[in-house]
Amino acid sequence: MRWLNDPLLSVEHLVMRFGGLVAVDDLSFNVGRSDITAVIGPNGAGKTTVFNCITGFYRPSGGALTVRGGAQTFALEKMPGHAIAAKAKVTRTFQNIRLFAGMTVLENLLVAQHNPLMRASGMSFLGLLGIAYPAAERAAIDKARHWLDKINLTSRADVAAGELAYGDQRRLEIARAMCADPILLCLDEPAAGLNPRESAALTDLLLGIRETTPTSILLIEHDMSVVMEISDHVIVLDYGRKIADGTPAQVRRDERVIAAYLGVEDQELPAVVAEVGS
Ligand SMILES: Nc1ncnc2c1ncn2[C@@H]1O[C@H](COP(=O)(O)OP(=O)(O)OP(=O)(O)O)[C@@H](O)[C@H]1O
Repeated sequence: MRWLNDPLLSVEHLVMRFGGLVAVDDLSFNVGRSDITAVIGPNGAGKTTVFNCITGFYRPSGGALTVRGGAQTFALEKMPGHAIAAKAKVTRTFQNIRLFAGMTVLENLLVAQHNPLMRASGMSFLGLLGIAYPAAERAAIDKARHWLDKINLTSRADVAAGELAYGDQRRLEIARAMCADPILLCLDEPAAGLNPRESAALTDLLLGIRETTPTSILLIEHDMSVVMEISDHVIVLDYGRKIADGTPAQVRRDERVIAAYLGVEDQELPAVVAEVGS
């Protein structure tokens, strides 16, 4: 269990308050290096708020968020969002698609590599002489083509991103995030709105990222078939608190999880658990 033996991210006693509302309440969990970790829970459980704290969109009211990169450790709760992406290498996608709809598919993947290109062009001596830039540009195009191939969109490289089918746009967003070489990729409901064929393409892509790259994946997902198929580790939230944490098989059998999802009263639980387990 890598989340215990080799944690990439440790969330410790995270609290997020909005006025009098406690959206995340003393939450602790680990994300294992190279794992696919899912955060699940009923509507309003606090999943997106946790993501917003990890990726710097919210400053937590309390607690610690520690990422252990190679030789470096980052305290995300103290870092601005842009540094979390650029320095700690934690990137994300959103519930609603945020591609540059008017740019081509390829351009969307090149913009994601803006930082290395900028460094190579204006911010170094070789770049000023025009020596480093072409090499950096070639490397950026190679990387974009690599991810285009992974998402089966090579033939659509020059099409405007907004013209792609919904499922293709979802996978392009993930490819764009991967072009920044994240150590942790946070995906907010990547399977939402996908048909079964698109959903299968998504799970292939995510399993491929786990197998062929060092990137760990943390996802929020309502589609339980996707969660159970691809996750190494599942964390279940309800009312801002963790109610279960384990392998998919462990959480599937957990009485508190069943109760939270079905909205069952305590006294009805044994009967429901017997029914679900049968
Ligand atoms: N910016 C905000 N200001 C005030 N309350 C908020 C804010 N963001 C979230 N909340 C509240 O915090 C709680 C948790 O919301 P959150 O969106 O994190 O849940 P969720 O588990 O992601 O839900 P869903 O599955 O519906 O997306 C909810 O009660 C929500 O209304």
